[in-house]
Amino acid sequence: MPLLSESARLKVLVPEKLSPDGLSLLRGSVDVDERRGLDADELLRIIPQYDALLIRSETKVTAAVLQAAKRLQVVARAGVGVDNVDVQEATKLGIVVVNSPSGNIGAAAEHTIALLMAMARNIPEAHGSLKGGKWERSKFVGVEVKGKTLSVIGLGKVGLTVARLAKGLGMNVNALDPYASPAVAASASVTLVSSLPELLATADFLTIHTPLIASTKGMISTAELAQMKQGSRILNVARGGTIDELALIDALESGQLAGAAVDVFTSEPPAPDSPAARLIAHPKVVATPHLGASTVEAQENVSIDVCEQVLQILDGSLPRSAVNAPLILPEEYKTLQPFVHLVEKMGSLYTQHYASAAGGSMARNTFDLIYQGEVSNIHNTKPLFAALIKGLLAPISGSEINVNIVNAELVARERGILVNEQHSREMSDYSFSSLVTLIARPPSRAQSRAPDLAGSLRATTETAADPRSQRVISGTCSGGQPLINRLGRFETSFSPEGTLLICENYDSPGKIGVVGSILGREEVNINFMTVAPVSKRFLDGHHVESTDINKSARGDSVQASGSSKEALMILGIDRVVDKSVADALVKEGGVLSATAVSL
Ligand SMILES: NC(=O)C1=CN([C@@H]2O[C@H](COP(=O)(O)OP(=O)(O)OC[C@H]3O[C@@H](n4cnc5c(N)ncnc54)[C@H](O)[C@@H]3O)[C@@H](O)[C@H]2O)C=CC1
Ligand SMILES: O=C(O)C(=O)COP(=O)(O)O
Repeated sequence: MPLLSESARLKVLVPEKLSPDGLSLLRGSVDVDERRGLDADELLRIIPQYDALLIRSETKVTAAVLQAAKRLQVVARAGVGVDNVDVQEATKLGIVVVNSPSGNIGAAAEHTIALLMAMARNIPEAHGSLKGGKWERSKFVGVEVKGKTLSVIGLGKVGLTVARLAKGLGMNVNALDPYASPAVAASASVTLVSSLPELLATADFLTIHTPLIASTKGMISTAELAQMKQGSRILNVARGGTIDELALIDALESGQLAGAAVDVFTSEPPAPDSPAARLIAHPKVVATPHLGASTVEAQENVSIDVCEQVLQILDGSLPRSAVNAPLILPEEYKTLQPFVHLVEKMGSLYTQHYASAAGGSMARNTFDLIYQGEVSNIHNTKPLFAALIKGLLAPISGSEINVNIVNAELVARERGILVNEQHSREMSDYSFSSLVTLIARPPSRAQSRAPDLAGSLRATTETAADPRSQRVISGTCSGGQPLINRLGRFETSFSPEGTLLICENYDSPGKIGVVGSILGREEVNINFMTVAPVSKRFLDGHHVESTDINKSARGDSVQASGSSKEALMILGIDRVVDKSVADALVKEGGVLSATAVSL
């Protein structure tokens, strides 16, 4: 119901500097309070009066702020990163969070190039020396960038723009990004590499353009810096915390790195004596105070973008860039919601178990999404498609991922993800009333085949030639809750919730005990465990066979073909673990592979 026409004027709080171009759009219909320099306590005290909050990177929108807000409908971030907003709490409270995903891309990319050149030619130091009355020429001999290699981590919107600009400077550009589209990379003449060591070894300059999320926090530390060429240089215009600041200082001190250019820090503004403050003071560092988005043009763009969205939300319509927008309309909610939840979990499981674990393999960005049984009667599958894209991308994009029914197709296209949706009323003789199957295929075959169910079954049969390479996940909803019943060639039954360790192993006596004792040593509690055997019918390429599924649901063993005693051990654990725990299970526990996934 439109709210802007109601008699009481709605109130918008703006605690940071926002361009007036957007704010003037708001002033016609709502009261705008610009209150710069509010401290955390003042924000908590006054937030109950406001219907919308407009911020940039300085305001910390914590759970406490959101809970104190009595009538807040929207938090609008005039920029990209929403790591200063507790998006999960906002979602819980039904507060929409919007951002401006493209308004400042050009500004951030140009700032990166400005820092690259400033660092290569010692411009800040030379400028300071000359202004100080000196004429020092030999002290400030620089290096050229032409012909050098720029290595980019995160080939998203900013990373790709930086890459294109660097090509214009005559640089060779390599990039690492598990979800970059190979076609988009090729169109920008960027070479995609598949591992971080490969990227680091080739870099004369390394630049980071990822969000700050669990997988990117501290991704460049002592070990990674040691893999770079001696005398190489590094840039960070993304987020403080992706590079370990103390490790960076050490690498500059030892001469391993010749320089660093940094716009973003772990504490902003840097606390005195903090690692960020020490980094800024280092003579080999060119530093700017988070200026990546600070151009007149970018600030106009992002301000207009988010103010328009605030008006849309206050008027009861769907915003174009909601970070946490509802995926479904209320009338469709009951039927669709359990499957939306299931498909999002399947996408997230795919990325964490298959794509990320394989070092970010980009080989499979083409998916069949097959609806069988009752779920095949759903005609509006847009929410399911959007849920899949969101699930696939969220583990690598963090909470700022913006996928909803409005933009899912665009996001998928930008990332080069192809999805063939197929409906089949036939369930063979499965005992579930609905089944959703996700099959990832290498792009070449997908592109040459028509997207029909028969095609997808053929794909399963074809990949069955090498069952180890099958990337198939099937799931259903039982009592409204998602349940995964197939992972690759393994037949299973587990709820995709919480943190799971998925270990592939030879089913031999004592294995569970060894794994249990390694986890005990790491102070990880096991909440539940299930063993999933290889299913003969998956090896044979047959999709369904009711007797086997019944057996599996009862927990009986389904005998693997031939002599294979491989099985999947799925452990539900009580906390998020880092990669070292999965590595220890392989090295010390003798399991064939282990991945930790958070669902
Ligand atoms: N300094 C500043 O003022 C500004 C900073 N930014 C920051 O720049 C960053 C990038 O922004 P956009 O390009 O707009 O985001 P984006 O979402 O378009 O791109 C991020 C890319 O990082 C990739 N990625 C995620 N995890 C990865 C990993 N572990 N390894 C390799 N790649 C990974 C994703 O696949 C994606 O392609 C964000 O953190 C944003 O907040 C953006 C604008 C201004
Ligand atoms: O858009 C982003 O992610 C930025 O980092 C820009 O931050 P700012 O709006 O300049 O505080």
